[in-house]
Amino acid sequence: MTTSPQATTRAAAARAVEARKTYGEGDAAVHALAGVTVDFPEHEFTAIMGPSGSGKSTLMQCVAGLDRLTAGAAYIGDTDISKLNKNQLTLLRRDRLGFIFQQYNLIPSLTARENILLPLTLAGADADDAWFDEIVQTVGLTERLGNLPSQLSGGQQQRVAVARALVPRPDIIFADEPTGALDSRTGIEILTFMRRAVDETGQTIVMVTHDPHAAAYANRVLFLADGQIVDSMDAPTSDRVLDRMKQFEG
Ligand SMILES: Nc1ncnc2c1ncn2[C@@H]1O[C@H](COP(=O)(O)OP(=O)(O)OP(=O)(O)O)[C@@H](O)[C@H]1O
Repeated sequence: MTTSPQATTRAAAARAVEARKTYGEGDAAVHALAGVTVDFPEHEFTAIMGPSGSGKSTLMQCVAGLDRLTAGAAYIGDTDISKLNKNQLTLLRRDRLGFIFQQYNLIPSLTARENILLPLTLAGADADDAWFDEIVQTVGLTERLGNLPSQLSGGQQQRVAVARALVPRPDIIFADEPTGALDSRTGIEILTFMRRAVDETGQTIVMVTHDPHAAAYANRVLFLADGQIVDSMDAPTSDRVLDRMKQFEG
């Protein structure tokens, strides 16, 4: 939670309650999530950090309905997604969630414009033209809308992926290492834009990252270790995050 008084009363856009995820059985069992209870407040940018193998991606995937918990519950708003069947989960992801991954996951045969509009096309929904134009302009893609992904740089492809996540105005965007494959300048542009989406349009973002500089764009950083949340930091700076991470290594 942030320390500002309004923030503490904010509803959760997503949350996990006693979330457990176990891979394998018996002696080979890996407890990727060992009882995680956490709120992701709406209109906030939350970063998830922790050592490799601490469960960051598993937590994100289970809260985003891309994977199932072994025990406990995960909610998007008031919807207990643990209780949804596969088809219902697919619809919930399509209609309410946005995703940004390290690999941009663009469709090679579609133009930038078509890729950005794909979630709406699949949902049979119309784009808000003014909103589409604003996002495309802000991420600097106006001149590139007719290009195929193969005709774009890595940074431009990630901008397409960010625009694709934002245009449908999802309840929450889940980002897994969104700047991991980008040079630092392009990464800063993408993170700045994600921050603006939170500040100016009230978007909710949850981001997994290894990078203290990326985490500093968040309102709050959660630290995972061995499948549990061991700490959180409000109003993070990259130096403070780096210091905290060093303690894991010590
Ligand atoms: N499909 C799977 N089958 C078996 N074990 C898995 C599977 N996916 C993840 N794990 C294990 O669960 C634990 C948590 O993995 P997870 O990918 O969530 O960690 P992470 O913090 O995101 O790691 P990284 O920073 O390296 O991406 C690890 O020990 C991992 O080996």
